[in-house]
Amino acid sequence: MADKPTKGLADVVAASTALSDIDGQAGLLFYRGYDIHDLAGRTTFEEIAHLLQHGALPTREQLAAYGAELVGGRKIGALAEANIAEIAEKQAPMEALRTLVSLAGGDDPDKDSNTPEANLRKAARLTAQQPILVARYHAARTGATIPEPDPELSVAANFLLQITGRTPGQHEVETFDACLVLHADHTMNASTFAARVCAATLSDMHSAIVAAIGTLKGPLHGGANEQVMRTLESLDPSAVAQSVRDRLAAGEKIMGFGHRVYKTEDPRATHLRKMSQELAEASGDDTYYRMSKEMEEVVFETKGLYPNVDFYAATVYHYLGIPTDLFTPVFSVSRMAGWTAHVIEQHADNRLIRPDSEYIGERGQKWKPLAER
Ligand SMILES: CC(=O)SCCNC(=O)CCNC(=O)[C@H](O)C(C)(C)COP(=O)(O)OP(=O)(O)OC[C@H]1O[C@@H](n2cnc3c(N)ncnc32)[C@H](O)[C@@H]1OP(=O)(O)O
Ligand SMILES: O=C([O-])CC(=O)C(=O)O
Repeated sequence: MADKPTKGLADVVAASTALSDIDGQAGLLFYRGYDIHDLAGRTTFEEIAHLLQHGALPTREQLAAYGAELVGGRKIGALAEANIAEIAEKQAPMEALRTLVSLAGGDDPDKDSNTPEANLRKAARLTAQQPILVARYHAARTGATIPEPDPELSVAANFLLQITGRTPGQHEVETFDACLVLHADHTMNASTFAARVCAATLSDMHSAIVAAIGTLKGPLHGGANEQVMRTLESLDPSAVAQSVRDRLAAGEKIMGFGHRVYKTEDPRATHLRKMSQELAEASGDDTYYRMSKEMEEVVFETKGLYPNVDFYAATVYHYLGIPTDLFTPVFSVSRMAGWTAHVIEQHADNRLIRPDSEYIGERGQKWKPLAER
């Protein structure tokens, strides 16, 4: 008979990875051995995607080559192109992204190959295409004409330009780039696990990424950043503390708080809080930042819970002019770097992921013909 399952697989080690590491007690996060505090604000998203997918921070030459590969990979394939307008009409952003990435798989020249070389090329194309797909989806649903991707611009700058329709300031680009760096990988989170389970059947990278996007969408995972903003919008700024206390007393979860692994402050939240404060002050209206601080105090005082990555990311994206329902797609734009690297890692040393289950149903049932049931 099987052992009792650990609910939610808490503390179960499900894979070996050289990509990222967390110290949940100390509140530390490392990408391939580099402390996130050393990377955030100092390295670009492109450098981090290279670090995760290729195994090392790039040299100047490697970065130029990888950057050119990303720019070349931005072109949307015919299948996605032909369907984007109808998808934008009928599907919410994360559903649309799931569908569009699936269609991009059909367009990918390496779709029938899982070799390490093909996987690296697909990883770069997925990393390059996803932000364009989000921007094109947003343009299609709003009827806006968006600027063509600018080959001179980074992933962060080009995304802000295409989403907001205006040239972003230097500080905005640096802030958003740091957000992408902070979200790029996070050990065996639910969406990465989903990607690895799929990849471990020797399925292809696009299929694994579609599984990951569907998993990131849920409000207990990446979908929480959108819900944080919805909560802020629903609160009376003069009654934040009482409303949060009431919600907690009623047994509600406050989105953006708590974490399976961190038992102290999520190191990413430390950076995002500061970014939120800076952008709030620059915007001339810091209401949502002040409300967030008040929520943070009340949730800690009442439940002892810390904000996770999604909490201050919400106001950062808001102040950057990103529509609320695109917050989770933005998470996906960044996490693509990690997911693709995990698929590469899984394929490099693969074994089918197939855990056991504990049977809790009936036994000894006697079959009866339909007429007698
Ligand atoms: C990128 C990311 O995915 S970060 C996480 C994003 N998700 C959220 O912000 C959603 C809100 N948070 C949560 O639901 C949880 O904290 C999770 C999903 C992140 C972690 O879940 P778990 O490790 O399974 O913890 P679990 O949900 O069992 O919570 C443990 C206890 O803390 C409480 N708790 C946890 N998070 C919260 C919260 N945000 N608000 C209120 N109470 C909470 C639970 O109700 C539970 O209380 P109980 O023991 O009295 O029943
Ligand atoms: O690790 C987790 O469970 C969730 C998380 O913070 C992430 O995916 O960034």
